[in-house]
Amino acid sequence: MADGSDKENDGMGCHRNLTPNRDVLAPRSDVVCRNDKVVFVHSQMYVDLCNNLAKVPGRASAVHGLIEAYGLTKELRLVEPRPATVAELTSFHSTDYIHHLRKASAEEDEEKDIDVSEEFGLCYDCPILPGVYEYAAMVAGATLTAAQCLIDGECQVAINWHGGWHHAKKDEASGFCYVNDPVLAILRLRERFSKVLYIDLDLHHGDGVEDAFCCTSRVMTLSLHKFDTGFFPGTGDIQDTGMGRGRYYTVNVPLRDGIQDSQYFSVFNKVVSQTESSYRPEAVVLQLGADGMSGDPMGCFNLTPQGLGRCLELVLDWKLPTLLLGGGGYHVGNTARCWTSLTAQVLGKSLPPDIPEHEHFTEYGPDYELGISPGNRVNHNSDEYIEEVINTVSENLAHVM
Ligand SMILES: O=C(CCc1ccccc1NC(=O)c1cccc(C(F)(F)F)c1)NO
Ligand SMILES: [Zn+2]
Repeated sequence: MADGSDKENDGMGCHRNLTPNRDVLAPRSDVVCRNDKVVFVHSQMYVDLCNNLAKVPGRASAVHGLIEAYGLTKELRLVEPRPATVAELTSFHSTDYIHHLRKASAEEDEEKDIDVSEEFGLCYDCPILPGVYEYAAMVAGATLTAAQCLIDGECQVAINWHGGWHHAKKDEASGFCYVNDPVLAILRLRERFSKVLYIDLDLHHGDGVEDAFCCTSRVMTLSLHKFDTGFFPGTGDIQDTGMGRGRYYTVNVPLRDGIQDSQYFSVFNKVVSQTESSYRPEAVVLQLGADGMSGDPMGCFNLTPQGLGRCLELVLDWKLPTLLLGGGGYHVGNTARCWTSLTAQVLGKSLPPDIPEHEHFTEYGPDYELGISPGNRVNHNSDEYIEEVINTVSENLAHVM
């Protein structure tokens, strides 16, 4: 964690802040948004790369295909991504890890040095497929491109649905995440904004982002996720609130299987509203992994795009520079339904309920409808449990100013 620098940095180590607090005078957010267009990072090459190498092959083109089929791409400002440089990747990741990832990604199977790879988490869940370095660098570059548009005041909202790889650690791949693009974006945003709020709504705990910023109050991380014995990654318990200067600036909301939109939004609304009013962030990064949707093969939460949409609405109402990222989502059609609905919501557009005829139309059978209905599954989150979680988190947040 320590990088030896002597100024307060972004949680790479709990170092005393020797430089004058440059942020005291900085206004809340003096970035005036010159263009109200929503930036959408896209190129065919980027979709092709994500299609082949992401953990769910074919998902990238299904997502883009549905957004395009509903005519939303012409309302968006499409910005081409460029690959992140080694210097950008090593603003968080270790040089050894990035160099190994690049070398291993270029090697044929027989050349691979397995035990070195295992040291970097490059095995099992995170196999080194040929070209994985180019894929990871492009996803990171796309997220950094989106963040830069927010910094330059080109837009108020920027979207990269193929990013959001929240498990990757400084020197270790994890949970099929090779490079932690949310962390890279937050570090970039921190060059312009003194306080950044990260909100993670993926089914899984956003452990890689939490770890990166657990020791700083300049970045607040808030994750709602499934927390249960033996469920990956196993971190994110309610009493994990950060360390040192970062104490109380890590918020974890542990939930159980079967939660539906109403309870989910109720806990989100109470916790995130208190977070915003006590922390007063100047920019927001929102990870919207869709593996909590009803019908996802993960089969844990029982949410719908409407539920996530209400959470998104609350954040957009703050009118802050906001970066939207994807993440998990293993039912291709439902993930496309979710992120298309959320894209339309950012644009203030309502969509017709029937999936338009397009290349991936068959993914949407048998109803061919945009909506996802909750399943009738057991909900293991009693109202008392939810109440208790909200009260505990609220007590912790009382320490934030
Ligand atoms: O979604 C994740 C990562 C889930 C994960 C963690 C650790 C090891 C492997 C994975 N990925 C999966 O479990 C996975 C990947 C692709 C498809 C599926 C499916 F079975 F749900 F479809 C599941 N983080 O937000
Ligand atoms: Zn996930």
